[in-house]
Amino acid sequence: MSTMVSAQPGKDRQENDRGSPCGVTLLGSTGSIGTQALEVIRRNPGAFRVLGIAAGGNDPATLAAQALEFEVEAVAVARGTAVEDVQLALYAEAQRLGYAEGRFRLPRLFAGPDAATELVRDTEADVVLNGMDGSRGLRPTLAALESGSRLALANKESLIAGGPLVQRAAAPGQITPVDSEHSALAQCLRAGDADEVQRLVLTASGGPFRGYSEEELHEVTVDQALAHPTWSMGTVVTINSATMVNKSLELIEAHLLFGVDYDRIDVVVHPQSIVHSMVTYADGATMAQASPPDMRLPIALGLGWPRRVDGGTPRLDFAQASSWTFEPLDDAAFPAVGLARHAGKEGGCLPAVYNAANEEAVAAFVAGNSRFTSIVQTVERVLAEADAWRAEPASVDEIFESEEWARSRARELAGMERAH
Ligand SMILES: NC(=O)C1=CN([C@@H]2O[C@H](COP(=O)(O)OP(=O)(O)OC[C@H]3O[C@@H](n4cnc5c(N)ncnc54)[C@H](OP(=O)(O)O)[C@@H]3O)[C@@H](O)[C@H]2O)C=CC1
Ligand SMILES: CC(=O)[C@@H](O)[C@H](O)COP(=O)(O)O
Ligand SMILES: [Mn+2]
Repeated sequence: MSTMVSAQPGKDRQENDRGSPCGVTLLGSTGSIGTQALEVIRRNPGAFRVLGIAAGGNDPATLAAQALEFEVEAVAVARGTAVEDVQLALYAEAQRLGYAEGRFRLPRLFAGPDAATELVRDTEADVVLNGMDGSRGLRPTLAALESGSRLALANKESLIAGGPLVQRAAAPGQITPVDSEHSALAQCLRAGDADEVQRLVLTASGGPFRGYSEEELHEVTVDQALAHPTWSMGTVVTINSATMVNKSLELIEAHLLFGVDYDRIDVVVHPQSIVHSMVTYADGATMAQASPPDMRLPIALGLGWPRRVDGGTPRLDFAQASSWTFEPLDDAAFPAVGLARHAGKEGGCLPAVYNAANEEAVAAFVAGNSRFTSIVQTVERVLAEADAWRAEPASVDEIFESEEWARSRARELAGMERAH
């Protein structure tokens, strides 16, 4: 088992044991992961220093408030048109806080589609937490690895799309998973040696449609799909949980992070989302990581790795009666995981194609242009036509080419559905 994740940090700049605060650059700071990461940092004064923050540009006021509260050195916004709004918001926030003239120093500003990548290079943080959504996180992920920062990775799509390129760029131990299942696996893997690992077991909540038949799934609405039973998250990952595409991406993520064959990674439905994943060892022992469903735990561990940091997650209360249940996944109603197992085994750009087709199909569903069941059907159809993308990608550009093909094919399929 070869792994990019290990119990000890691997590069010099990750070994911030000097008592100085750990420098953090946070991508996606206004989102679900980003705001919870800032909560964790707020809760641990003196432990972390936020050097840079990045967002898409939907919420300039929040971005500006974060910049001033954490006195960041640099801010990045993806939408170039948002940069003026961010500047205005920074001045307005400074005024609101009563900053005297001259006390307020404007952070360095980066704008445009590569702003997050430029921010990563500029800030040279000890830890880059990638909490952006979508495979647009790939270049920032690679930039973090190339600049020698430790990468706390929530943005699973960048690993899935980048596959071997991300693996090659990462030194041993340079990536710490933040996704709850993979954080759990990393914790369980501390209990034994790599050659003693028999199986990884990924838990899935089952989403809002657990127990639905294929026919029932045909009629579900966007609001129903967004009502996740156990987690409060951003739109795309929430829809992905409902289709089981999230677990599909997590299957590929687990293979890439921990180097375990697909045939030795199981998915089991666990509706309570308390056991976050498990590792079975050669002697039959299964280690599980359990805690209430609260992302602040894996985020805090991602920031502090290999040390545990109190992120404010409540403890399990064994004085209360409760039950933890496990059931098999219904592969007929939720074929996404089987498709991902196939795409992952084939490799090449197929995982990138899978993810890109899904991102487009989710956008079409959320916009009201297609049915819920069309999401995975679209992924399946695009994959079936993707023979040209089976080879190992030689460059990031090649990955983005495969994605562009998949996105445009997925959009065509959504358009055809709309026309009917
Ligand atoms: N939320 C969760 O609990 C979990 C999330 N994850 C993963 O973490 C990632 C983030 O998820 P989540 O926080 O829920 O998503 P959200 O939609 O809540 O947040 C996404 C964030 O990314 C920002 N963003 C979008 N485009 C860019 C860009 N080009 N450059 C910089 N920032 C950008 C958004 O800013 P803006 O709104 O301005 O565009 C926003 O701040 C996803 O990969 C998800 O799968 C994994 C496990 C759990
Ligand atoms: C919190 C987290 O890590 C999400 O990725 C979560 O796994 C979503 O829940 P599902 O198990 O329903 O996909
Ligand atoms: Mn997860």
